[in-house]
Amino acid sequence: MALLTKLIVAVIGLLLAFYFYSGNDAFDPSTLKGKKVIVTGASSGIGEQMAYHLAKMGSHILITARTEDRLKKVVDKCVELGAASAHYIPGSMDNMTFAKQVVHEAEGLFGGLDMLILNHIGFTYFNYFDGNVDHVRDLLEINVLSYATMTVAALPMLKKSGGNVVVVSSFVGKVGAPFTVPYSTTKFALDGFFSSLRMEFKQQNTNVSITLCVISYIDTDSAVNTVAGVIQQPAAPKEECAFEIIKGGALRQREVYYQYQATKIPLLLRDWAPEFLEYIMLKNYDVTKLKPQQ
Ligand SMILES: NC(=O)C1=CN([C@@H]2O[C@H](COP(=O)(O)OP(=O)(O)OC[C@H]3O[C@@H](n4cnc5c(N)ncnc54)[C@H](OP(=O)(O)O)[C@@H]3O)[C@@H](O)[C@H]2O)C=CC1
Ligand SMILES: CC(C)CCC[C@@H](C)[C@H]1CC[C@H]2[C@@H]3C(=O)C=C4C[C@@H](O)CC[C@]4(C)[C@H]3CC[C@]12C
Repeated sequence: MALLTKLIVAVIGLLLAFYFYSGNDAFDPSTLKGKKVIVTGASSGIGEQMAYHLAKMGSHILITARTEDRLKKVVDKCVELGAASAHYIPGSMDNMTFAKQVVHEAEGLFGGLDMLILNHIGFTYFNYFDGNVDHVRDLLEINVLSYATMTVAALPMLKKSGGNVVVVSSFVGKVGAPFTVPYSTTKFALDGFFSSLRMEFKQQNTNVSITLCVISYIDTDSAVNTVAGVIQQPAAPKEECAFEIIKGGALRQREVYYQYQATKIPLLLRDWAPEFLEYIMLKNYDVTKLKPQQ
């Protein structure tokens, strides 16, 4: 009996070790050398940091966002850092014609595509839901439909290269949270679209990986300015976050959790102790610090 207990403990230990550590150290950044990559929302924040990492790894990069002068600065820095080539195309992702155009631009510039990193988000407020459903619809266009549009347009190239789609989502794309009603709606929608598509790819032996990134609070200017004071949890570094997203995509992981302890661990409670998770999350909010809606 004692032997059986020891055996069970050993097997559980091995399973846990495999679960937590498998694939973690297998990432070789040089595998990104010469790869053709699109990064959306790369004029600032996590997207900008992803462009710099890819540049250091020697990739061909096409970045996009609305603000041309910022994109130009990011491209210049990418060239300095060692990108195989770096280009930008300015435009807004509320326009699906533009979303397709970005993919066609990559085809023209690179003659193919290895990785599509979908990262941009439209502006939203951080406050009680104001009842404006039109804003939810507009945000769905930018945060979800443009992602779907770009994926569909890029699929022929990604099938050829056996490439990766990387979707930047959020902790609030897995669990609801106060002051994020329109935003959280769009991130949940990404999970439905891309997790279903991933399974269809498996059924059809389509060699394109889909990585959904579940991200906690990150120290980008826009996030810190928006939630400063209200969220008690410290913000994690955008540079490391950007690296972990690229790594997860390159390793063809189904999901990336960053920071692990602020996403995967609380998510263990989601289905089994949802009220306890809500209690922990609400404790993390200081509503007295809420800024008036902009
Ligand atoms: N920061 C955080 O705490 C967290 C962030 N995330 C996710 O990480 C990703 C990046 O976030 P973060 O770096 O903080 O965001 P930023 O606000 O720093 O960057 C957003 C990017 O999207 C671009 N953008 C905004 N509106 C549009 C538009 N209409 N069309 C095209 N591009 C647009 C912006 O450039 P421009 O204005 O020039 O168009 C910018 O390049 C997002 O998907 C976000 O949901 C997830 C969890 C937490
Ligand atoms: C276990 C819990 C304590 C975790 C709670 C974490 C919550 C509060 C964290 C996790 C993800 C975070 C949001 C996010 O994903 C992206 C954005 C967009 C940005 O432009 C403005 C800020 C915003 C809304 C973040 C706000 C704070 C959120 C909800």
